[in-house]
Amino acid sequence: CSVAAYRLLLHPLSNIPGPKLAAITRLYEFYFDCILAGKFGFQIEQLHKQYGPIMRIGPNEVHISDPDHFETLHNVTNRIDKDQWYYRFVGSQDAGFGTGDADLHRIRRKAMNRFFASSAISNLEPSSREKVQKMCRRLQEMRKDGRPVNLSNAFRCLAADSVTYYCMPQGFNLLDSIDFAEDYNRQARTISYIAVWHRHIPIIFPIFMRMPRWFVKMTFTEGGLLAFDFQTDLARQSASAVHAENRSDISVLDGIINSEFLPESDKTVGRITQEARTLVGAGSETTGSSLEMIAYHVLANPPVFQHLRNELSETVSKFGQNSLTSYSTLQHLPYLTAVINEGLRLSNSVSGRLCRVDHHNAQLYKSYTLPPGTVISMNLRSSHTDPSIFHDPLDFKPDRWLKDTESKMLEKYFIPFGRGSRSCIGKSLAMMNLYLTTANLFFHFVPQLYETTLKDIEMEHDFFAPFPPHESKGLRVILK
Ligand code: HEM
Repeated sequence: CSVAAYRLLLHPLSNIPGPKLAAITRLYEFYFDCILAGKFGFQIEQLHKQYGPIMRIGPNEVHISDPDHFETLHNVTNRIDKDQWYYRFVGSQDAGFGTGDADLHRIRRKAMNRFFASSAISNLEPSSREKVQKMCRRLQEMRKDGRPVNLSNAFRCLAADSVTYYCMPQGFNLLDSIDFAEDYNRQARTISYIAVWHRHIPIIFPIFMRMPRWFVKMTFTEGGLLAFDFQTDLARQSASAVHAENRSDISVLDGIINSEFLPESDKTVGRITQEARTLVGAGSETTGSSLEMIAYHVLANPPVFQHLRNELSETVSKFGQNSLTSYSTLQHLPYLTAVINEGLRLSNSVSGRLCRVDHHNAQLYKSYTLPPGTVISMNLRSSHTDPSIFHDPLDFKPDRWLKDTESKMLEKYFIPFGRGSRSCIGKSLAMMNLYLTTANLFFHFVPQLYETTLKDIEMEHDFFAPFPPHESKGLRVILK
């Protein structure tokens, strides 16, 4: 009772509006995220309508919904940390992604930077091209059968193969699996839900990983068993990379282990497994769900599909068929770019709030002073769906990116990869895959939606990444 009274009446954040229960206890968040399965983000959205742009959503956390404030908080000069409590959800607080301390993060990120610089990603273009062509070959075979094809799974296989081929000593080769790795995609959902629980009860992940496989098989769903096998494989690959006698410098993971910037204490099997887990997790679901959103809206809007196809056909007649596999050509196609931007805006592939904390200085928001140590969170969705910036924000309208002056203004608020020192390291790789895949899919195929509505791909559960309703079968099409 005294803790509750202190938090409500005497705590430095007691003047910030918000639900009283959330100010008293984290159990408020626990209820929405764990019991209701990924609903806290939706609740925050509702609460902002009642309490305004800043509100207290935890004993020591405020959430701000104000697109103009995003860059103030997330910029390269701000020496601001990630909140350790929040980011422990993936069990990877020592990976670059989950590292709290800004200075330590800088060193860990430096060990990976050279792999994700634009020049390194250009060298990766033949490999990305080869994967997109492989996916298209598989789709061509399936077209002959006339049966529905699950594009949600196909896109996630492509993204996972791309990121594991580059980051891990051995790629996953999911594009070779008969059903586009239905299993792999199911496990991503399970592991993300476990991760949300782990945030509140941080022994869940280690207990899960220490269980004997037969026990997991007996007690968990099939998705749980697949998640277990997948995590075990990541740990096995990381261990063999750390212990390898003749290590190459080809994969990102090998590069991290060889890095001169990192102390030996950062090269343990445990930490390298954490890097592997977050790189693969951050790289596959995000690119997969962005492609899914792009493809759904293009197919659900025939004039958009026609406009895109015309642009691609003109490009092929002007520069030849190879232009479809040239990233530098595709990047300059205005309509393709507009379609991809609009898909990234609506997919919000990182749906969870981004929690930051300044341990050294007070932060200001309007008339409020947030003392050092306050967790300040914001999400990407509130910028991307603000009707005063993006008119008819829930509609897929590539044309909004075609008007020069409007598009310049929109770019300021377009933040699918975050901003500042903690922004996405894999942006260039992701963009290359989005361009190559979208162009080739819509040039070579005329897919028709099959028993798929927006409900099948829209976020119903926010596990940091967005997931549709459990019963959704994903984006399915008949290929013509
Ligand atoms: C469309 C695809 C993608 C989107 C929308 C996306 C978005 C984001 C966002 C918003 C963040 C910031 C998260 C935070 O502040 O907590 C982030 C971080 C990160 N992303 Fe991505 N991402 C994508 C693809 C990728 C790919 C392909 C990789 C490659 C492996 C990757 C690796 C990472 C890593 C390692 C971080 C942590 C960066 C750090 O803290 O230094 N992402 N991403």
